[in-house]
Amino acid sequence: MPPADVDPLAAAIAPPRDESPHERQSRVLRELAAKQVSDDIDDILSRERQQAKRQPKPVKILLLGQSESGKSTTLKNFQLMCEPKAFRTERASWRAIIQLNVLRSVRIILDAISLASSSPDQPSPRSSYSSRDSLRPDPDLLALRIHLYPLLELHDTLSRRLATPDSSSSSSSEDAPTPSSLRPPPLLSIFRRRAGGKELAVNSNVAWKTAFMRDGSNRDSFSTDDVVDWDDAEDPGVLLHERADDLRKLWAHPTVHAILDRQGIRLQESGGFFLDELDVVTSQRYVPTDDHILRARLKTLGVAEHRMMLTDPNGSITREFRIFDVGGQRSLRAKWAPYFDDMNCIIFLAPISAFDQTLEEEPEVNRLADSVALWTSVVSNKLLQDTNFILFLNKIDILQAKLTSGIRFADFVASYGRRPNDMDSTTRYMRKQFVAISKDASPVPRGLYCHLTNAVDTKSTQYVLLGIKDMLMQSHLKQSGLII
Ligand SMILES: Nc1nc2c(ncn2[C@@H]2O[C@H](COP(=O)(O)OP(=O)(O)OP(=O)(O)O)[C@@H](O)[C@H]2O)c(=O)[nH]1
Ligand SMILES: [Mg+2]
Repeated sequence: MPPADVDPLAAAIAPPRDESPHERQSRVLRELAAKQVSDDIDDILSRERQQAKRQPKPVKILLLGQSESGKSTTLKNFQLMCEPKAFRTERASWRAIIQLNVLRSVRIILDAISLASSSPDQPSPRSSYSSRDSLRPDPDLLALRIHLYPLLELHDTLSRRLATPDSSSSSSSEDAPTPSSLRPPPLLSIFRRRAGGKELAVNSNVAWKTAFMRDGSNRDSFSTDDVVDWDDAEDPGVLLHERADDLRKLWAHPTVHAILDRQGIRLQESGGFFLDELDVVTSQRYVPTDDHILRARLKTLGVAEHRMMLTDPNGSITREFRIFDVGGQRSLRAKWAPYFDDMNCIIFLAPISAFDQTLEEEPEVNRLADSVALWTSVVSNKLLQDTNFILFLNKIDILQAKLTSGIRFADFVASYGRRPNDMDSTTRYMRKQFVAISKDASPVPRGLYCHLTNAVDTKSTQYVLLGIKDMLMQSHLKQSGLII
């Protein structure tokens, strides 16, 4: 034990007692050099702090809504509108996701066939097929199933290729992410294979995109030829092209549609549905169009922050926009709150076509009821009382298709009563409900912009987004005192 009056720290850093003059000189030189490095670092940090103070604050937009509401699709529209070149350099990566989407549809169909051949016919309540019809697969269909089995393996291989090495063991993809102010832009990408061949998810929209770029390719290249390795024998496109005929036969087979219908599976209304375009997506040198990229489905797990520089309507002032895209699944919603602070705008997406569907994560919860509950909790949040709210009643194209096919809105929303089962009346009803909740539940009175959207229709969505961008830019410039 040192005596009480001896400072242990001073003793630890004191020069050695038996130091020679030569040793002393080199120690002093070393200390001077270390101090110089430390002073330089302080200088850099101080200059960076000053610069950050001078730069205008970025405009921050948070995309909220349940899973599959269209948040990531809205972000893609922003990118396509504001950074079309950068968006298009990612075609090669989206090509892989679309192939994965096709393979997932095949898996769902083959699983449904297996179920139909093994279990007694159990019609779903929505099935239009009579329960007396037997839907056991015929020998042709069973042969097709065997032929297509290699595609299931390809599905797994492709998923693994997209995954980072720790994806199977780590739980980090579902850990709470840190707000952007405390961390660098996202780099980590983790895909997850859900139990039972369920959907894959990614926790960043950045790093996974490099997984399918050719080694050494020019990332800024506009041409997909530069980033896809067409000679790669393991490219998923090779097997997909080889089995294209079987895929077409499978999707054209009437028993397949009857089986899916009987089991209540409606692939056409799900995200990432490409089976009606098999000729294109299985072609030898398939390159996705913008439309395909918007329709590709990849579930978000964490929070992806996307930064872009945008100019005001006169083209004279540029501001940084930061758009935050979160995972909408129930288990991920607790992680939204750290992002509520300091947001300029929230775009809330409610997929109103989902009135007859339930949540994947909680099959007893109606999806429209979940959107309404989520909207209520977001608009009543005190942290968000000064934030601009924009509501997208999304997926109106699917709503239209459902109503036209005879699905009755009132069968799922009893309060709708005897109103007409058409677009105009149902959308007006839902808009009224959402606006009323905002009025009643907001801690302070606020304006609300509400749009009926189809996020996979680039033209109409970008028109709406352009208006939002200009509105936010104006109010930001006013706040900064740059315009009055
Ligand atoms: N037909 C149609 N499809 C849409 C629309 N909006 C989004 N989709 C599709 O629905 C799927 C789900 O959309 P996402 O944008 O991935 O949903 P998300 O809200 O990001 O979902 P999570 O990441 O799970 O929270 C995608 O395949 C989209 O292409 C729409 O208005 N109409
Ligand atoms: Mg998403």
